[in-house]
Amino acid sequence: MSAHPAKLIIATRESALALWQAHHIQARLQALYPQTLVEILGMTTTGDQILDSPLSRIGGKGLFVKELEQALADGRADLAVHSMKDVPMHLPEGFMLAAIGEREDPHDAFVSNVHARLEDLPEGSIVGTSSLRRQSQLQAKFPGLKIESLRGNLQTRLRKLDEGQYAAIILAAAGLMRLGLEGRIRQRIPTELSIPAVGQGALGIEINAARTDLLAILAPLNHPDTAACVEAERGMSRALAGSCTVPLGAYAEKQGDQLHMTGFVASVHGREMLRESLIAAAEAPEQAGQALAQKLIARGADRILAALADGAEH
Ligand SMILES: NCc1[nH]cc(CCC(=O)O)c1CC(=O)O
Repeated sequence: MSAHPAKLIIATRESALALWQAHHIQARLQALYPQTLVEILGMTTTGDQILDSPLSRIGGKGLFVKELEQALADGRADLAVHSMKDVPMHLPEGFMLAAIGEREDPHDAFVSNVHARLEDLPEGSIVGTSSLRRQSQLQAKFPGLKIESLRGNLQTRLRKLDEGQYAAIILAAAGLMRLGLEGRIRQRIPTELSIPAVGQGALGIEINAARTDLLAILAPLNHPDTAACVEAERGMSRALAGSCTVPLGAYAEKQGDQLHMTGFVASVHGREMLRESLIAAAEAPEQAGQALAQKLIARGADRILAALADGAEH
């Protein structure tokens, strides 16, 4: 049992979802270390301020974590809580993930005030999402749907749906559940129709890599099975140089001592869609992810990624 620290400060973004996640980790730490003062430091990030351009155009996920990392670097905070989905594939030098928490619902959620299932949308329906991953998978399966951009925090996106701008929108089930909005979920979209984002549904705790004193303190928050799955998914994404500017997804589940993984890479409009699966030893998750990437590359993933880099389909 590690010594109780006198105080732990959690840096977080100030969206309702981020605050929920920070308070969740605060409560877990408080239960583990009743003598410790666990505080929240709320921060606004560049990503929160730029709400009108698709994420893929404004430089990606790093925008949501940079200010939090600054607070870790200069000692204003001890840990930062992130949705693993928003954590870049390569952390900047000097930072590390100390724990990955147990995964909640990893699925994408279909949200609509009219229709019960994605499959029920009539041709020509407008679906809101700004995720290239969601867009490419929707277009590949349902080429008659019209995809339109949808940004903002969860409440903003739901408001835009309720105002009637979209027939349906796609959100992460986990985010809705955390905010008590599970009732808005009409359908948990099966992974056959939408493979989730790498890390979707799991929380990660980032620290300053120099703070090795925190590792034992945070270790009880780590969920090894989730960590293996998320590391495998990130391994695939890294091997494909993935970021949120690339339509790709991966999902791993642990069964016994094996990982069952599925991943895809697509062109933006889903005209090309490569999907592969594998079963690999859970003790080497990063390698499992790399092996899945190799299967995709063998079928031409590199060519799709190179075309994306050229902006061929933008
Ligand atoms: N991109 C924002 C974001 N980051 C994490 C979640 C959901 C929670 C999670 O996946 O852990 C969401 C909202 C969404 O995609 O609907």
